[in-house]
Amino acid sequence: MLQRTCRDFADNELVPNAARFDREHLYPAEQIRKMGELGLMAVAVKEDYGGTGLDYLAYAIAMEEISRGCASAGVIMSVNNSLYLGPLTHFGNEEQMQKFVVGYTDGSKVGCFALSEPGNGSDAGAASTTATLKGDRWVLNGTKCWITNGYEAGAAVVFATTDKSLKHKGISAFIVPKETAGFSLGKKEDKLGIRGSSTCSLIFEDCSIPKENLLGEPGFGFKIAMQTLDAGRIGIASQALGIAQASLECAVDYANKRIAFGKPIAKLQAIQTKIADMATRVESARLLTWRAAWLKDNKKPFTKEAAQAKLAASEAATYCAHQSIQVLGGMGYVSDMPAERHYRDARITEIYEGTSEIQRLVIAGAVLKELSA
Ligand SMILES: Cc1cc2nc3c(=O)[nH]c(=O)nc-3n(C[C@H](O)[C@H](O)[C@H](O)COP(=O)(O)OP(=O)(O)OC[C@H]3O[C@@H](n4cnc5c(N)ncnc54)[C@H](O)[C@@H]3O)c2cc1C
Repeated sequence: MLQRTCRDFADNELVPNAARFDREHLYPAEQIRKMGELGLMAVAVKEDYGGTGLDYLAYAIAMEEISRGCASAGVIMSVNNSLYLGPLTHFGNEEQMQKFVVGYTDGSKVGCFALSEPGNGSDAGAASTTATLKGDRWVLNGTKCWITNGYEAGAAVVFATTDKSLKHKGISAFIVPKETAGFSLGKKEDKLGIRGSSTCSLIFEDCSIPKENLLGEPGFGFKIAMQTLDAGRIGIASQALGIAQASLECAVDYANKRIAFGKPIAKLQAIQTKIADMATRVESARLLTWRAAWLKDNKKPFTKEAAQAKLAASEAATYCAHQSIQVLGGMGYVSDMPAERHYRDARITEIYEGTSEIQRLVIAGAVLKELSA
């Protein structure tokens, strides 16, 4: 039922508008609000706090359907659900929940997650943004970059080092409301894809927040970030699945209609091979993604499985988007058809929330541990 609801919403509200959001770099505010009304902006948050109270498998299914319609709406939803509400609901206290979760569940407000910096992305433990305790306030200094939802966010989960000598164990997590003095935004990035979502730097210059805005214990920041990304990768895997599925559907639809040498190109075995390979990659990545979600829902370890899901699904998305353009020929290369947008949107899924190289490091680390014991 959830899948059907999300698919109908995507077909009616996202598919007809996605090209415009992309072309005009337009944040889909109205659609995000409607997604909030459908319960999609806080899928796994308890109902007591305004969430939908479902699980991660439901989240994965919903995320795929939304991203099939518009990958920008998908990433906005993913960041709010997994990267902002995720750490708050796992590590926040009651007061923080009331202040920063309630109100961020219905699509009227979104949050963001600020880990990356100009000097360190994959090497997240090398954060150079600092937080210093002065009396009863934390004072933040530094710049975070590449922050999705940065422009629209009402609050940010920000990682900063409270003790440089402890390296990654000296990183803590903080909640910083948008209106705080000393908190400003850099320019919006002009991106290859997911152009309906904003990406920008967050700049902290003597940005002072109350002591109570520390999330979790001091020095727990790296752990919070890594646990958040484990779950986030299920969301990005699902976003990638949506893009892959949309690419496959676009290819099949065109192949049935396009006549070459007297018959639809769908009758050609060379085209059928592409369709078969695309469908197989999408379906295997979907099973990996649903397995990772199921493991999380059943409170079993899922770090390796989430990395496998994200790796497989993001590579399936770039593969399917590439093949979809090939099936469409010249029509794949122009913006009259969605194939070229899927191709541009797919690419980011191999980069954010850990590049494919980092996913392989995570997977190999786990496999070597399992099999070398
Ligand atoms: C559109 C967009 C949205 C984003 N949204 C967010 C967000 O909301 N919040 C946030 O905090 N960040 C966000 N990011 C940042 C993103 O997570 C990083 O770009 C990503 O983690 C890679 O970091 P980097 O760009 O610094 O690349 P680098 O870490 O410099 O990597 C460069 C290359 O080296 C490879 N590499 C690095 N280390 C290793 C290694 N140990 N082994 C093998 N290869 C390695 C990488 O795989 C990559 O190919 C976003 C980025 C983009 C582009």
